[in-house]
Amino acid sequence: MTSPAESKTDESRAGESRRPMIEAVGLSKFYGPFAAAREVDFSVREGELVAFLGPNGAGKSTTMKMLTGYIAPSEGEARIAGHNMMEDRIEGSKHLGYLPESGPLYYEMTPMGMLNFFADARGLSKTVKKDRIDAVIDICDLSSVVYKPISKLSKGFKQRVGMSQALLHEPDVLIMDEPTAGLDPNQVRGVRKTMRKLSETKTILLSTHILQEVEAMASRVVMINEGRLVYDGDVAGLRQKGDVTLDDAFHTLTKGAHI
Ligand SMILES: Nc1ncnc2c1ncn2[C@@H]1O[C@H](COP(=O)(O)OP(=O)(O)OP(=O)(O)O)[C@@H](O)[C@H]1O
Repeated sequence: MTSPAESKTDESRAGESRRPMIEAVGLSKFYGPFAAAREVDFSVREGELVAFLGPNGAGKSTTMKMLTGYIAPSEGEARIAGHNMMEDRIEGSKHLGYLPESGPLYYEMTPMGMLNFFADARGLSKTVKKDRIDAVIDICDLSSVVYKPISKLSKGFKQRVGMSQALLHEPDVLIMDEPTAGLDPNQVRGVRKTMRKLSETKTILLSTHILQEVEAMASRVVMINEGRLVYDGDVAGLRQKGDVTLDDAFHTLTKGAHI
């Protein structure tokens, strides 16, 4: 594994003074004898957009579910904005917007109906609710579809509706599990545009196995393979001796797993 120290740039060293907003501290998850994640350690500092890479089945979703407090780690600790997500989940969740792999969408509702529903569930007051719904519709470019049933929307719009829901309470940390999976190139462009806008003000961990996504969006990469961390550093440092492209680097670090 390339040591994080070897791949650090001046920029990443300067970033070390910012506080960690997402922390995986020795996170493991066992299903019987099988380890879906094993002693995963990394952190994402305020303002960073970090890509979480790995082949299918590497343990990305499992790690993200532990980070968000959705499942309990077998070992280790997950912290959001300094809050332990097992002991202090409510406080941590105030800072966190989570877009799971298959977002929580209510297909018979319209985006407007769903946003109202989630705003009420979160206890937003009437005025705050209107302001926040207007804001997320704007950020996620949903104005043309707010009154259409979610079931009738394209995949790209569905994904942006999922994002809008995750942004409703104005979280400063976003964890997104493969937000562009299964989208066509135009839809990918739309979702990336939204994410770029979000990255100006938020700390983001974004899982993907699309390497162009990493080059297009991220300042740093955390990579896992078979549940273990295999790389933590900047995009340039990902390429090891002999690797010409990011595809080569991915193949080297994951030993061509699941290919
Ligand atoms: N509830 C579970 N019980 C048993 N095994 C599980 C469970 N959840 C996940 N796994 C296994 O853990 C491993 C990691 O799965 P995970 O979904 O975290 O991978 P991933 O990197 O997100 O993959 P993908 O890119 O395909 O979404 C896989 O082998 C998966 O089958």
